[in-house]
Amino acid sequence: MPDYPAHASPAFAPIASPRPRYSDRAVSDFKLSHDDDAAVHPPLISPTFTPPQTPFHNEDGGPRHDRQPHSIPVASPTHSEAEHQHAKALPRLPEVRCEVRARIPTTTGTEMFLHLYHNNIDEKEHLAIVFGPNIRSRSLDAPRRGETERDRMIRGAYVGTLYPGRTSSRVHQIRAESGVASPRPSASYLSRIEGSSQQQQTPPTSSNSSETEDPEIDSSYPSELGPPMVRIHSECYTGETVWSARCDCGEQLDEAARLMSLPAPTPVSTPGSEIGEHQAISTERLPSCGGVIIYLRQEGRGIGLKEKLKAYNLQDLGHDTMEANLILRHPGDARSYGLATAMLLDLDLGGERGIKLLTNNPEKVRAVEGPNREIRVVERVPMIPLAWSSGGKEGVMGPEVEKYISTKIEKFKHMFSP
Ligand SMILES: Nc1nc2c(ncn2[C@@H]2O[C@H](COP(=O)(O)OP(=O)(O)OP(=O)(O)O)[C@@H](O)[C@H]2O)c(=O)[nH]1
Repeated sequence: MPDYPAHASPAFAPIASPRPRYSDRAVSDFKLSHDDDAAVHPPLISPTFTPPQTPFHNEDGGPRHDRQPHSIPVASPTHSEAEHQHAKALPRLPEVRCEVRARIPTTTGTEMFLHLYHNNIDEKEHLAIVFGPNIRSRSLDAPRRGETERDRMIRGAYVGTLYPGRTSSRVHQIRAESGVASPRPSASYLSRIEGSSQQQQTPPTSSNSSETEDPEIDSSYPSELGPPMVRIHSECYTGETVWSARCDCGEQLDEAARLMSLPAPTPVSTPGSEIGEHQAISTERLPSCGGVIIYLRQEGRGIGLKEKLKAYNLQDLGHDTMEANLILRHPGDARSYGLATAMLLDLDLGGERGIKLLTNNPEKVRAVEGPNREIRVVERVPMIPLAWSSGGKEGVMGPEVEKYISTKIEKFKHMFSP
């Protein structure tokens, strides 16, 4: 698979290469104290935090781009931890509905499906970036009053692929019209459809009731792939769009997408049984492990872009990211994750099987589980900065990002160990 491009446009100088350390500039140009940078603030990402040879290196010492996620089991919370978690979590989950979904071919060759959500607690358009064919939104697939098949296709509630002239959102119906038999629906699909049809506000729009039994809408994530990978990512305009090297948000987004695009393990099928046949059909189509990035519009750890830019000025005046927020009378971290929990449930990722969460942030691990552990984080994959895993050959580098990451470790207690 080709490398993910840096979040900067290819037309720009590579952010993903060692960043110049101002060697051509006089210190006096920048600092009133005339002190040498390193003498006053030694690099904080010391070898203590930076494994000299990580599992992410090739034998020749170069970075490995085929590296697999290195996950760590997450223990179930104890009773007292769970109470603590409930105190912090929202008492009720927000209501969410996926309004539209569209296929996005990407510059790496991997396709993903962008899902846009509305909710009942803010006006923002939160997103789910879905990789692989096995994760579907229940609220998107549910029939809506008065809609036509064309309406369903326009809002993305179709199965398979769109093409000029397609008339039905269901592959099942297209097959029937062309005389090709459809596989029988799985038992799990039928039981779920029965449950969800009780919640539907409107009956199916078609007179053909077998449409709702289309087995190709079965979103069951194949059990042989293990818990699906999930990243909960907060918007960072500066790091993802305008090439900021103050943080590593852009490369974290790239890395999550890369991991979710890795080829799936060899499919296991059990031919002969009804469900086995269906599993074989699903896994044959697997282009990647898949997973979902929940992209929350919580810019600047929830304080918004305007306040984050003020915080950057405070950081240039010598404060760290937490102090800057507090000086501006914001919490160190103003985010919540109830929307992420609700979106993951809508994507059918709740329940015992759990999820594999890509994060270093202990607060995310706790909070995404929801007030009643609707979502279970059973594994955690640390997000190691590319500069560390490449031994300083790639990734975002510089004094600002070093300070940003060291503050995460020291004050926000982020866990960077693989
Ligand atoms: N207030 C503030 N926010 C920042 C600063 N730098 C980056 N951010 C925001 O921090 C957030 C980073 O979010 P994430 O990458 O999802 O999460 P995280 O808490 O770093 O945890 P990980 O899952 O381990 O990456 C984004 O909303 C950024 O806009 C800063 O200096 N001040």
